[in-house]
Amino acid sequence: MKKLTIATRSSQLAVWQADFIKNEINKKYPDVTIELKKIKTKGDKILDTPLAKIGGKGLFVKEVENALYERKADIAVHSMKDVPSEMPEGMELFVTPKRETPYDAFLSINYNSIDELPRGAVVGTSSLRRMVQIRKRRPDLKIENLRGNINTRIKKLEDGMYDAIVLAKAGLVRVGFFQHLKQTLTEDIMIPAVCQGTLGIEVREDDMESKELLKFFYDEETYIRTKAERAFLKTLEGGCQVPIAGYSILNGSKLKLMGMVSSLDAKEYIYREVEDSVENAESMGISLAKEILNAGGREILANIYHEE
Ligand SMILES: NCc1[nH]cc(CCC(=O)O)c1CC(=O)O
Repeated sequence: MKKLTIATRSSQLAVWQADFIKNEINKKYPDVTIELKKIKTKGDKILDTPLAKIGGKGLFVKEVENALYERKADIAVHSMKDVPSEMPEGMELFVTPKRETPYDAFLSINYNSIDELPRGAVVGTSSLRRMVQIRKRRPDLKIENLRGNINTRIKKLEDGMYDAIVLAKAGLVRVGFFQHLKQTLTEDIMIPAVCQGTLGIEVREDDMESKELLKFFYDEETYIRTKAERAFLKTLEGGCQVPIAGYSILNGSKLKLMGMVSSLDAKEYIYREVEDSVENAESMGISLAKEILNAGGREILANIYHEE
């Protein structure tokens, strides 16, 4: 293969991610000429509306994927967190490179941790999953919507619009921005989103040449965790626009999978976990989701979809 075009969203983080994949490929195959095709998606253009309201699964993904359909690009690099659990006809999520940190990050100018925030402090976040987990831990805090790329979000913190903001740590690590980072929210404080920190490379199913080129990205641990977490999400039929968390830890041949579904006010909050052999990664995801649905998750999710 001589030339490869990578489709990506046009946000700073997405371009960083596509560049990263480009450079990794070139380290291994210096002769391949790689170009980026940057696509400004609806999710990137509408910045004043909460993500949950712009709606639709695959908000950040579909328009990038179209470039593959139209053969304007060979592969697409996505944040797995944004990729719907059902892939469209003819497309394949071929490989998930080694996962970056899955956790959320707490950024503040004056406070060192979420527990240190004074009563009634204002916290900015763009995700319902983060909102409900903050609410559950600190019902006194005021949670406000925060959108925009990393720079914009941090600027809003610096401008004093929020006492703290919470966003994906992987994004900060990738662009090398650690200012105001005060606390990493591990899963005992905030359960990450399904596949947060994981990239997914999508190809046309019949594109054997690209697949051959991408094979070396395979990382077994990321593969297993992706499988378990995505099976969980798929069974819940949730996108990233609902208060769902799912996170797995691999320990030798054992996989632990944690799941959470909550009402928006965090008054109904269901958490369950399972542990089993890695061979059962996918079935664990399915059974954990069913357990949560049957414990009241079904009604919680139905209510949230109804309110939209
Ligand atoms: N929903 C947007 C989005 N999709 C992926 C990331 C972060 C990087 C990752 O999870 O790999 C972000 C930003 C954020 O949630 O703060």
